[in-house]
Order: sequence, then structure tokens, then C-alpha cells
Amino acid sequence: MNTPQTLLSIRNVGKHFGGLHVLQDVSFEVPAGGIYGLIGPNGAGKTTVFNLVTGLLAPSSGTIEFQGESLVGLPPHQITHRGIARTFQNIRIFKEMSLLENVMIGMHEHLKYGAGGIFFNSSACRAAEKRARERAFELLSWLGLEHKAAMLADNLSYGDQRKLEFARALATEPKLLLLDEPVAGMNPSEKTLLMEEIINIRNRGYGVFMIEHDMRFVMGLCDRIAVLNFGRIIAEGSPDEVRNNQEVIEAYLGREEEAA
Ligand SMILES: Nc1ncnc2c1ncn2[C@@H]1O[C@H](COP(=O)(O)OP(=O)(O)OP(=O)(O)O)[C@@H](O)[C@H]1O
Repeated sequence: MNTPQTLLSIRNVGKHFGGLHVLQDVSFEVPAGGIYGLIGPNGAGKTTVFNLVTGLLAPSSGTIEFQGESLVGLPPHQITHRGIARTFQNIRIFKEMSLLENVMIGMHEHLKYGAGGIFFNSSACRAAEKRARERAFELLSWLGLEHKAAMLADNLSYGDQRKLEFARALATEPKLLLLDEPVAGMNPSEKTLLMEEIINIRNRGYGVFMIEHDMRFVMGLCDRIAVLNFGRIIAEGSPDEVRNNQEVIEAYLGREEEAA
């Protein structure tokens, strides 16, 4: 049974590609209203977990539930509709479009007028379009980007592109936001700004579930952290519990020694 506070529940999940067992018996729960981190050395299976949750891959075994309902077998757009949005390691925005258009594209699932409405430019269609614009402006303002709404996304700094990606993900009206290495490639001041934005998003009531390699960032931001190593969860707990876990220390030191 899920506790009422659980948003995402992953139980006994396994994933193999042919004979390669990428995830084995993975279980953890992402609670509502917090920031949850998934860490682990390169190749541990973190992105595979995100791909399973968002429906890009199907688990070989185990269950994945969101708000008590199974996600297994649902196509990605239905999972988005249930309330899970995602950003990617490599920023994916439409650079030749304005910021406003980028955010409005994230909303199309929720615009409730049909093809007939678009064809006849009905008043319902115009009203929906107006609401979408207002919401897009609001989301851009949450990220401090509203004054750049008409600008082409291509002209944004790297940090602002990442914020635009957040705004577009929020446009799908998610309950849980999955962030895949949000600060990869950022300088320290961009990281600090993005940390504030993620806290703001959490404070607005969204759940945040992130993969991140930057330990200072993860430890400073997350309420709880799960650690994957060779496809298995080796620790789960508060940042302090994880930081002091012997198996975690060895997993990271071991990889560093191998690399050396
Ligand atoms: N479609 C696939 N077919 C075969 N093997 C795959 C596939 N996707 C991932 N893998 C393998 O699964 C393992 C875990 O990959 P995954 O990308 O989930 O790790 P990760 O923890 O996200 O790594 P990184 O931190 O480097 O991004 C790797 O050995 C990878 O090569």
C-alpha cells in the first residue's frame, strides 16, 4: 500500500537488454512535495530509470506506480498527461522559436479545442489560445524570463535555456518534474541560480526527482537520495545518511581508482 505522501513508487524493477542486466530489484519511493535525488557512478542505470518512468522503455519485471496507478505499458504522452514531465541531459528546446512559443508547445496536450475549432477560428479556440498565452507568460515569469518572451530561444545563455526547458516542462501541468542532470555544463554562478529555481518550483508544490552527478548540488538540494551502483540500489536516505554510507563511499572511490 502506498502512503498518501508517495507520488512515485518503483518496486522490484528489473531491466535487461538481452543478457545485459542494467537494473536489478530496484525499489524506492519518491514522496510528494520534496526534492528527491538519484545518483550513482557512470553507467549505473540512472537514465534507464527515467526512461522506464516516462514510458520510453518498459520494465522487464517489477511495478512502477504514480499516485497509486500503474504506469507500465502506457505510452509517453499518457504518462505526461498523468502528471510527469521531464527535462533532458542535452537541452531540447526549439531554438528557432520564441520563448513564448516554446512554452506554448508544451501545453498542446492541455488545450481543449479540437481540429474544428482551429479551422473555424471559433471563440472557444481563441479563448483557449488566450489562456494558454497567459499561462505561458506566467510560467516564464516564474523563471524570470517573461521580459524575454518574444526573443528567439537561440539567443539565450546556457543557463536561461535550461530555465526555458523547466518552463516548458511545467506547461504540461505536471505533479512531478524529472530533471536529468540539470546543472551539467554550468558554471558555479549558473548552478547557484538554478538551485534557487528548483527550490522555487518545489515551494510551488511540485515534486522534483533529479539525476545529478554534481555532489555538492545534490547534497545541498535533495531531501532524500537513492544511490544506484551496477543497476542495484545500494543506499537510500537523507544526504547525511548517504554521504556516510560505506558502500556508497566505496562505489565512488572504486570507480575513481579504476579510472586512475
Ligand atoms: N538501449 C540499450 N541497449 C543496451 N544497453 C543499454 C541501453 N540503454 C542503456 N544501456 C546500458 O545500460 C547501462 C546503464 O546505462 P544508463 O544510461 O542508464 O546509466 P547512467 O547511470 O544514466 O549513466 P551516466 O551517468 O553515464 O549517464 C549502461 O551499461 C548502458 O550501456
